[in-house]
Amino acid sequence: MRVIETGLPGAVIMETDVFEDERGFFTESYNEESFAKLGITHHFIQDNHSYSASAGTLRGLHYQLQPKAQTKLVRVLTGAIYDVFVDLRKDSPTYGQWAAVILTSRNFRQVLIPRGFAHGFWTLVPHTEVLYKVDEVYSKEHDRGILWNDPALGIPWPGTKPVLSEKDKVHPVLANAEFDF
Ligand SMILES: Cc1cn([C@H]2C[C@H](O)[C@@H](COP(=O)(O)OP(=O)(O)O[C@H]3O[C@H](C)C(=O)[C@H](O)[C@H]3O)O2)c(=O)[nH]c1=O
Repeated sequence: MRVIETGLPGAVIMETDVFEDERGFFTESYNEESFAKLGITHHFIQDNHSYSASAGTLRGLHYQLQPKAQTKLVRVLTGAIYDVFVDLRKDSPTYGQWAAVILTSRNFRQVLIPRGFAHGFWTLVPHTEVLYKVDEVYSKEHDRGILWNDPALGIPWPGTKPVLSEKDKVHPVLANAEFDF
């Protein structure tokens, strides 16, 4: 298993070992002990699974306020995503910076996104399913977002007209967002 730094402290890309044979493949997508050896010792308490029918669906950029902030361990079961995470931690040397990684069902990459980050993704193919672990439960009251195409972030999304939820059309830009990390 390999860990790849993203340049944003605490956010890392994991590549798990894959065993292929004539039937297909096997990989341990999560192993508490081997992940802990790489510093991932979070106590994940919830699995999230989303399906997006269309390519060009954008979910994000979301986060939960304290004390319901979540660490996320994100992977793709089917399809492919352009995954983006933004550092909202005021005392971080990379505050306001973002990083992106392409996760697919066949590159066996996952991304660990610490508490204090906004997260979102753009689906690159139809029928994309994303599965991610979180270490804090969902709380509608603490759910917040920043605008996906905030000019101050300048995220080079794969397109300009995504499929969006009504909620994701009206988030504030980073400069006007509420967060407490
Ligand atoms: C996140 C979540 C949502 N819900 C309910 C709330 C809504 O009735 C429905 C859809 O929620 P939402 O539109 O917020 O789903 P996404 O747009 O995929 O949100 C996710 O998008 C980005 C990629 C994230 O990183 C977050 O985990 C999450 O905010 O599921 C739950 O019941 N539990 C949950 O944990």
